[in-house]
Amino acid sequence: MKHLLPDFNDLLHTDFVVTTEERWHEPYLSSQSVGVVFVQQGPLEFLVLTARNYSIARKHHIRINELSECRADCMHINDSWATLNKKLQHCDYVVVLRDGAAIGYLKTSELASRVLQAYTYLKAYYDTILETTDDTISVIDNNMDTVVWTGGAERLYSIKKEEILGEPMTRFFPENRLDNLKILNTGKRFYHKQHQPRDDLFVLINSAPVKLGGKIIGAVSCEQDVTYQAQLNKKLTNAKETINHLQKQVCRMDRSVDPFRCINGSSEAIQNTIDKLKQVGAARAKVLLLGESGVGKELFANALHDLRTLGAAPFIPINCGAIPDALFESELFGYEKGAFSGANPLGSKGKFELAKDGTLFLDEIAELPLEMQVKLLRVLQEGTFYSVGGTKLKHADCSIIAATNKNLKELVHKGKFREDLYYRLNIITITIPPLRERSEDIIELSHQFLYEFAEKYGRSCTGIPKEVMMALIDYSWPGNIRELRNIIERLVVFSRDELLNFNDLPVQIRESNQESEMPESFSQNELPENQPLVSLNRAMRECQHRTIRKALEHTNENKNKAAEILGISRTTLYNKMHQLGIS
Ligand SMILES: Nc1ncnc2c1ncn2[C@@H]1O[C@H](COP(=O)(O)OP(=O)(O)OP(=O)(O)O)[C@@H](O)[C@H]1O
Repeated sequence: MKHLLPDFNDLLHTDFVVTTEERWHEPYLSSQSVGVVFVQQGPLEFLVLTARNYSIARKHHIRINELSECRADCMHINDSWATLNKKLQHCDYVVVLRDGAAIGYLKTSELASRVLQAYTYLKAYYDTILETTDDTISVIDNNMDTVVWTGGAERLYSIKKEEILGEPMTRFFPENRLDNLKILNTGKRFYHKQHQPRDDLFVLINSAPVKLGGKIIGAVSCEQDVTYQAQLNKKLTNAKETINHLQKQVCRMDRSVDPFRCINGSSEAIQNTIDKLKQVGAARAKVLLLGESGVGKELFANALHDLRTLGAAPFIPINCGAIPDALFESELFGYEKGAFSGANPLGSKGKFELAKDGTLFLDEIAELPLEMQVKLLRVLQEGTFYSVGGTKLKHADCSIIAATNKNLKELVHKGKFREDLYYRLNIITITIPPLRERSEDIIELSHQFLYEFAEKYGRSCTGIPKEVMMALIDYSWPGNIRELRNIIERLVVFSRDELLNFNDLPVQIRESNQESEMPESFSQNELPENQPLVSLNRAMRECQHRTIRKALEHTNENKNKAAEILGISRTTLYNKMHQLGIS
């Protein structure tokens, strides 16, 4: 191909003779086929005689040094163009050796014209490619000067070639937005990176360093304008947000919409819980929601509130475990102006007042300090309270829903929760079942969360691979639905090619799946007929859960004694408790 440098073999001349200084005048060079005589003076040293000079010298007995035209250098046939280039600097001929023997010679004059020809072809192709492409291509050299700027770049940035070529690119763009400059320093290439070279412009950029002899001599960028797509995407996201917002408002106004619609799960256990709450909905009695962490207590409380108030009154949650003791009273009952230093000088309403006609949701009620339990009890009994620093009696006109993941009865026994408050709250108690007791919901909830996060992160993952689903079903979910939700979010974020990957599951879930493939205490032959393996595992887990809980209750939560009764080490007991979600 004419634009490539020629092969040395193609340029090799073989009409030559190599002789020595003593024998140079011998008459064997009268032949027409010999063009050059190389007189060898050392192992790699040659004098050059053209055939014509040789004849003159012989005829007139001239000394060799007087008629020699020049010296020739030598190279090996496998040497590179870079080596040859160095030799050509100081001689007109290069003797080419193979295994120490001369096999031909190269002429500098001829090489130069062949290299120039290759360069001319290459340049013609290169210029035509750059003129023909619509793409935005730019190249800078290692001084940051612009050496290539295509028509696409002219159009995208409204900068003419005449203005920018030969000029530092930093004159036209802020340095921190020039990825080319970073490449000059780091040598790292990148592909399809989102980039914003100017406030109004979004591009996808491929960039690479230009290297020569191991050194970076420049950087190339090829950009694709995606501003239109980025703007469309933004509009789409805004539109989605607006639709979501409107949908929520429509739901609130539409009395026919089921307030329990956002509680997913069709297991018998969850449906029974929903039915019970619907029954108590009409009565404005206090409700105590029990259930492990992340099981959906607040979601249920919210749904019950919507059912009772049709969303027309406030739902005010307060986390009794997260407020410092000193602030609790003012948080619950509010304070008057000047009540204490550092407070809002105008005073502030407390949660009881904010929840007027609506619901006050007392989350983590078991964490309420004892002295606050007395004050809360008084409000629940009398229905009135004073704000901090206030003298005016106020009415507590709100429904109360309390929730906890602790065993309140046990705390009453231990003196950590007031018995009278317990009986005040424990009028209607509803326990929300943990996720491990309703594995059929895992499938529904996982898909629900998958669609939610796929939309949020703009991925089009549509399904959950079988091995991932099996691992999710077999895990014991100590963190319940919150944990499941977080894990699906993680899988969507790490998904590649729109697929969720088993290896992106947290290690404890992957391990629980491996464990379940062949439980230690059962062999295949012992499996009950028609009983699927997953149910058997679940049965095993539930049995373990019950047994460990019983042992702990029996030993008054003493783990050493419980481990002894169960015949396992304390560490194994801790591990099992963690796996089974026993707090
Ligand atoms: N049945 C369900 N359907 C859909 N999402 C649910 C369901 N139950 C819980 N969630 C989601 O799980 C997360 C935890 O729920 P929530 O905060 O109501 O649990 P909780 O029991 O109050 O937790 P904690 O004990 O930590 O206060 C929330 O993101 C909630 O939306």
